[in-house]
Amino acid sequence: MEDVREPSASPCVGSGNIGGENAEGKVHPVADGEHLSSLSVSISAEDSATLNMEERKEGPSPRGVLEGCLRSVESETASSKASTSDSETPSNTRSASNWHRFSQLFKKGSAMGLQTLPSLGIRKLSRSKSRRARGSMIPALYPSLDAGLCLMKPSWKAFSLSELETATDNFSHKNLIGEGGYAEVYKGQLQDGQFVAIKRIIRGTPEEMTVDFLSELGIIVHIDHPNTAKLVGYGVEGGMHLVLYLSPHGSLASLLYSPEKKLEWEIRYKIALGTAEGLGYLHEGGQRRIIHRDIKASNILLKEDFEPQISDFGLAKWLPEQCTHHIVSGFEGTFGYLPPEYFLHGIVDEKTDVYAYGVLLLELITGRPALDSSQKSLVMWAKPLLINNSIDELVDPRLADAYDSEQMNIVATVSSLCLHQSSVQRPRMNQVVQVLKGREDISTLGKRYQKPILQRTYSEELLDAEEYNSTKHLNDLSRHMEILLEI
Ligand SMILES: Nc1ncnc2c1ncn2[C@@H]1O[C@H](COP(=O)(O)OP(=O)(O)OP(=O)(O)O)[C@@H](O)[C@H]1O
Repeated sequence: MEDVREPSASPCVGSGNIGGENAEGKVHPVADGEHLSSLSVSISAEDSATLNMEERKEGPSPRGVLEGCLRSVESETASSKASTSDSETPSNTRSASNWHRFSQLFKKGSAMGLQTLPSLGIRKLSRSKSRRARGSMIPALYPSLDAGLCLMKPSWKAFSLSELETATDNFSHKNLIGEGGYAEVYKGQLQDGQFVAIKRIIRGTPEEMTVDFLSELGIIVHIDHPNTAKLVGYGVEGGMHLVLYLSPHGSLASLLYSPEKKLEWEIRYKIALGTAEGLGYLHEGGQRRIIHRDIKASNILLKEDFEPQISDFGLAKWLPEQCTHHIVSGFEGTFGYLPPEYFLHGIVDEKTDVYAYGVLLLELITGRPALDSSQKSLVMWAKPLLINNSIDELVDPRLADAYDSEQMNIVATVSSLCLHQSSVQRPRMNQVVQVLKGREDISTLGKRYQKPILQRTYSEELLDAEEYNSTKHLNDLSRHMEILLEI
């Protein structure tokens, strides 16, 4: 089986995250040890020892993208000096050396500027708690961070606070177009007339905000695909801001769940395909395997022509080639989109995104959210209908008969495969792309994934060892939700 990775390859073990949960049903850890240590915060000897220990066992941590990136770029830069490989483009080399210089500046800057941050005890606060302190903890940013950031990608513009205020009419409420767990997003117009979305990170402790901001930049600087969000620039005066190209239709969630709007089937299909292409690129298209870890309708933005763009890389993770998967010990991500191996063992790999994509397809088919207002899971409701092939009962009533039934069957079958309880029996995103483009038959893909699996993943072994079945998975899903949402 081509998608199965060697079970003997080692997992990358994550640090113990202490999760919190916010109003959107999203659970996040606080900043992890690796990052805190990398920021040279003034800490006790005991804390420092703990952090060093975590740093040693940690692969690229959920919040450690930046440092991981810096380390890798440093080593890539070193190896590129020794090699004359054709694959190293001049721009890659430039970007690598910029990262190196940025790393030096950032380390210097962080050592100077973050001395005043609260002690490590604060990392035990959940995001939901720190959220109550919104607005009160915007850190004073150190000038060298700004100097370092402009080295990351010279085409990114550094915006002053007054430029951002002018663009958004002083962050006027009328320009507020989105709100997430960490940030408010404002529509803005730059001096040259260009419309942008300005994401202002406002929630969390100073460390969390810095880590969110740098994590997202650390991923965005390395990706370039028509189906991933693009950055115009950033601003670090008076808070942390990402300046993104504006997606005029907002997010898929804002369109799909609006009672006034009806999203045509052709557009839904286009969104399904584009999102699959974007994910296929993240998983297999670049130098590194990138796991997004927070695929959901509100993180799929829609361009003028409804081409989808995967956004919000705050939780994204790089997975080294030699690791089968990564293990985290706290919950991160969004309820309604998390696969069973994640609930049980904290296992993160490409199939984490594949499962979330399966949920997204269900949302496109049904027009229902992953979790409804009473926290009922869409997967729990839809799985029996998928198993019985009762597609008519699944389809969004707003579509009536206005859809291509062959496409609908394909999307329903792909969703079913992606939602397989066993991660190894979920397809790879690039295989999904082939099916949605009509280049591979859905029945061939279905058969391939229903064959007995000879090579098994670590998560498969664990799930089987516990005789984990789909009923138990569904029970676990509701149990976890009940506990964490305190129902
Ligand atoms: N480039 C953009 N164009 C238009 N709207 C956007 C853009 N970026 C973000 N938004 C809107 O703002 C919302 C919140 O953005 P985003 O998901 O990046 O914030 P967040 O705080 O990281 O959220 P999360 O809780 O998912 O982590 C999105 O769902 C979307 O509606």
